[in-house]
Amino acid sequence: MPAPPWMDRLHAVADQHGLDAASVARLARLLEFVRDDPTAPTTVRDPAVAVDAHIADSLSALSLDEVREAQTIADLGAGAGFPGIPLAVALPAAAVVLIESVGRKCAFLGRAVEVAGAANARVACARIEEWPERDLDVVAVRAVAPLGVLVEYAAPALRLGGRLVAWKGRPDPLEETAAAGAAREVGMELARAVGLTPRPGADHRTLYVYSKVRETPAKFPRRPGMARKRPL
Ligand SMILES: C[S@@+](CC[C@H](N)C(=O)[O-])C[C@H]1O[C@@H](n2cnc3c(N)ncnc32)[C@H](O)[C@@H]1O
Repeated sequence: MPAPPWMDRLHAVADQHGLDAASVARLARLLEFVRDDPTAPTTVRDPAVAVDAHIADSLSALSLDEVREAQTIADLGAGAGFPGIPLAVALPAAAVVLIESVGRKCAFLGRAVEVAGAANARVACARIEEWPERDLDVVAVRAVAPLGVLVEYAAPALRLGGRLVAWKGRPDPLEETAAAGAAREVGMELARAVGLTPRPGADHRTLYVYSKVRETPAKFPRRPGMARKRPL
């Protein structure tokens, strides 16, 4: 049977990032699994769309040195596994943890990690506010909360100099201003905002990179839910 047309696009995306044939095969299996598993927690299931919406978008962070060089990465609010699983496939030397609070999504994630052969990825079924590990190099997060909440979520889990990388759409000055205040309180600071177009004609994408510049005060993390309920 001839390869479906989306495989051509997957090869092109993989070439852009220097991924080998084995990685392409893993990402293809992941796309097929998201298409075929009725419990996949995403509305974007068609591989012809998901190859860009999920794979190219997740891998776009490979343009950042701190992501390519990270030894430890947490995907906060991993959902169906994006951006964490494609990053784990692309960066086999990095240990990737997929943090997700909803049990049925964690079950899906466990199967997706196996299907993708991502031996360097594991699932942590927990809220980020209760997750105990520290000293991560990178927290990666797409579509979870406003930037001000994300800096509060990420700061306690990062090492000094570690980075939060947040996938956002067009820059939003109000969201940025709110996040600047929150970042100060938790020891984080905006390093840069990188504008990307994952492919011609696609939605605008901004990767916000925050750096942990000071120790986070011991009162963080606050109780589960507080960051959203009473933003800093
Ligand atoms: C809209 S989905 C995005 C999923 C994925 N990152 C993506 O972009 O396709 C947000 C996910 O974050 C999870 N989530 C939200 N707040 C969380 C928290 N405090 N700790 C852990 N997971 C959380 C939700 O359960 C949900 O699966």
